Amino acid sequence: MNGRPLVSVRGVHRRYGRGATAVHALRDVTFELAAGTMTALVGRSGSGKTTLLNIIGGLDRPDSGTVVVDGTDVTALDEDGLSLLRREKVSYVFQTFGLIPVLSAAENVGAPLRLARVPPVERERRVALLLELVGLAAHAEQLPAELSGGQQQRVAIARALAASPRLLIADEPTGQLDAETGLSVMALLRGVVESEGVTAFVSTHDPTMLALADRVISIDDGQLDERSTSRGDP
Ligand SMILES: Nc1ncnc2c1ncn2[C@@H]1O[C@H](COP(=O)(O)OP(=O)(O)OP(=O)(O)O)[C@@H](O)[C@H]1O
Repeated sequence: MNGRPLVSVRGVHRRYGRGATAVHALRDVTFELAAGTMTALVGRSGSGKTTLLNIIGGLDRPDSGTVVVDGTDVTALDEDGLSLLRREKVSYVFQTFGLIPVLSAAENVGAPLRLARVPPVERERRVALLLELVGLAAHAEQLPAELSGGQQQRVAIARALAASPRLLIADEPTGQLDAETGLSVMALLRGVVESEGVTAFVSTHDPTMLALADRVISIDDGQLDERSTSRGDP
């Protein structure tokens, strides 16, 4: 792998429950993500994708192992540290978009900047740029309910990029979209990885999405699959 890894996951284990009924959602998971790349995470339902994404993004904690994101040991952070991580370094895109229904597209995109107390003029400039980037400049004033699913996901991507995160985590971002719209959303993600220099880790069920990723990691029953490959591999 070329370049410094942005994400380093070492020996991560996550168990739900105890004793005979315990589910080992992640078993000794170790890998790195190179900065500025887009990696797809594939695996059947229940294989551990969401658990892994949540642990990397600081939404959940492992039982053992470490996760370092951009030099920060996520597993050593307290709640305040995790909040700061989510505000400054890591952002999320969810399958269900997660937009605030009473806010316009522009207000949704600007929400993280408002939280970060970015002055209004600078905020408006960044929001306009991001809406342009995701092809929604003409829809800035519309509410989420007035947008198609694909457009809503584009707004969610713009919002995720607003505070210039180092890592963008997307959990099944195309899961609610038809094949064609899903592919265009994935292509957009691919584009922003390049234009914004962000690192993206994206789970998907859809094999047609994989061609857009620099690298594909498969997970099966909580373990990374031996067939994990990189575009650069022979
Ligand atoms: N809060 C929880 N309590 C108990 N078991 C859980 C919990 N969350 C997840 N699991 C179990 O952990 C395993 C991994 O779940 P996870 O949601 O990470 O899989 P996934 O690959 O994201 O699945 P999907 O593609 O269906 O979203 C599954 O067996 C699941 O049932």
